[in-house]
Amino acid sequence: MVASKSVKLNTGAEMPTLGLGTWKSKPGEVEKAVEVALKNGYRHIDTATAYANEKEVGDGIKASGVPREEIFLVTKLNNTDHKAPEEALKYSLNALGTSYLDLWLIHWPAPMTKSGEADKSINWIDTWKAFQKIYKAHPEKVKAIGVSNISIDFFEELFKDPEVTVIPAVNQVELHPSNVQDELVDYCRKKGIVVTAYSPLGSDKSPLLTNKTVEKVAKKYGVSPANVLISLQANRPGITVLSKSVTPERIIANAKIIDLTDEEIKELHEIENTARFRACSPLWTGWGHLGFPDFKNVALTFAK
Ligand SMILES: NC(=O)C1=CN([C@@H]2O[C@H](COP(=O)(O)OP(=O)(O)OC[C@H]3O[C@@H](n4cnc5c(N)ncnc54)[C@H](OP(=O)(O)O)[C@@H]3O)[C@@H](O)[C@H]2O)C=CC1
Repeated sequence: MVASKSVKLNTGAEMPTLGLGTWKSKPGEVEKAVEVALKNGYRHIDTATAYANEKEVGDGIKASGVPREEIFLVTKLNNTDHKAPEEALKYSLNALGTSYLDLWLIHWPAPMTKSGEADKSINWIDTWKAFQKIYKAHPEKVKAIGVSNISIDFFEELFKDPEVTVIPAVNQVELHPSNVQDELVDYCRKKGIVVTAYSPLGSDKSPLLTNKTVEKVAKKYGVSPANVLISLQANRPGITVLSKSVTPERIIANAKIIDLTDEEIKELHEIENTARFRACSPLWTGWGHLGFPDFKNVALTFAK
């Protein structure tokens, strides 16, 4: 059963530590995944308009019979919706079949045109200001607002703006042994921003699942490598973690969080970089092919 742990947001709300991720969970499979998760103790579900499954996530929530108010529901603004966040919110609420979100995130600080090119006519910081406005005007629709894929440089830009009055409740970023990001995690902690770890297993076909160190720790506790990798994030103070699966047995098994020793955490964090792209880390080269010449400095590039 899922550890009943939670983390307090800067809004005062409690965010359950473990959430079910739904990226690449397709309509036709995601309904069951959400239903199984909720029936087996998960109380935190993560989706995004970009995942094209908000309606089916909503169907899974209904099928579970778990009351809406017991669930922490997160969705994200699509890159192509930076100029029209109000309409995007309306779309997400309608698709999910809910009157409110527990957390609404800016998915990437990367506004795009409908044809998928970088949209240099808008800065994501303006989008954040629009988020603040909606949040203040409609607390009954949006309980908390946050960001995703935001590096320290980007936060520094954000906080320089005198019109920024709401500190993001959450920063959802990629965290796993090949992308530890201690500096970013410490920065967020100091600012009172909860970090949510995405891709804790290293995402699809991850070499981390067959890594010798991970397997050794899994054997010691009699759990799977996935349990070790999810627990690694859940063991970091103040962090929440999303793990994705559409396989019922994995969804249930992944919820077992184990307590790792400091030594094991250190050893797991020293695994060499084998996993995928490491978004938002210094190694991330960005979406240059889409017209973001230097993703790390995109906020500066877009400044008027
Ligand atoms: N804000 C952002 O930009 C991003 C957010 N996210 C969020 O974070 C969530 C988690 O990240 P994600 O990238 O999906 O990757 P994960 O690290 O959660 O890995 C998911 C993959 O691992 C497989 N898997 C799950 N459990 C096990 C297990 N016990 N043993 C072996 N394989 C397993 C899944 O397969 P199967 O489903 O077939 O069981 C799937 O292929 C996303 O779903 C999404 O909600 C992710 C990326 C970017």
